[in-house]
Amino acid sequence: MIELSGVAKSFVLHNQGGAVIPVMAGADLSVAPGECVALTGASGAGKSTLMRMIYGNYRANAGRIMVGGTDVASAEPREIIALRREVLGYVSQFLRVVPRVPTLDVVAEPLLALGVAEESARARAAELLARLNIPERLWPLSPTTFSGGEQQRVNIARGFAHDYPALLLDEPTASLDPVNRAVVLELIEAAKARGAAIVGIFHDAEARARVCDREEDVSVFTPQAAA
Ligand SMILES: Nc1ncnc2c1ncn2[C@@H]1O[C@H](COP(=O)(O)OP(=O)(O)OP(=O)(O)O)[C@@H](O)[C@H]1O
Repeated sequence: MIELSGVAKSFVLHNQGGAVIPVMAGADLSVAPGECVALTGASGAGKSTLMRMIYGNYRANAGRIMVGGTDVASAEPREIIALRREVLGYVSQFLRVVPRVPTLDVVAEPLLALGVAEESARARAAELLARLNIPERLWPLSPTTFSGGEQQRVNIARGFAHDYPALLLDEPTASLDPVNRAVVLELIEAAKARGAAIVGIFHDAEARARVCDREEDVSVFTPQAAA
């Protein structure tokens, strides 16, 4: 479902004399439906960079990044937008939303974008918010003023609203209490059981061991290691 081959990335620092920072070379990764792979490696090894390349936020300098039938490395922006709507979900660490949009709508929005009827989209959003213990009195409010943990749970509810065939998870349990952490682990397990291919960064070693089938150490893809 997610297949990377020969992926390379360098950053060019235009505001610092055009310095070139090679971060990754020859990165290969294969994630099958129903599989969860954890990206590991020391801080700065390139875990986030690899996730952002899979999502199409950073453009790879070389290689192929196949997600479903789309090569993200060479896709047009409109193809990436369609891929993100239908195939590839992303739970980032921080919630970024348009101010003043109620929480319920923030969570229902990915389903509405797919043409799901408003009533069922809102029902699914309500189910996820309840499961993630966001009090119902908060649902009509914008999540911009919510606590860090509340915002993360809204973000997770939004990321799991649609049954994406592929999912990227950036520290999904980072600022959660044990009860909500357990809910998130169950959501991940359910996504795997329905066949989602998942790539994640989990600093929570216990969570990683529970939901991930294997680990991929991205340090082996540093340009020095690949040379
Ligand atoms: N936008 C950017 N511009 C320039 N350099 C960048 C950019 N993003 C990442 N880098 C560099 O790429 C390298 C890898 O960073 P990345 O954030 O992917 O590491 P990481 O493994 O996710 O680290 P951490 O565990 O600390 O989050 C770092 O040296 C970083 O400075």
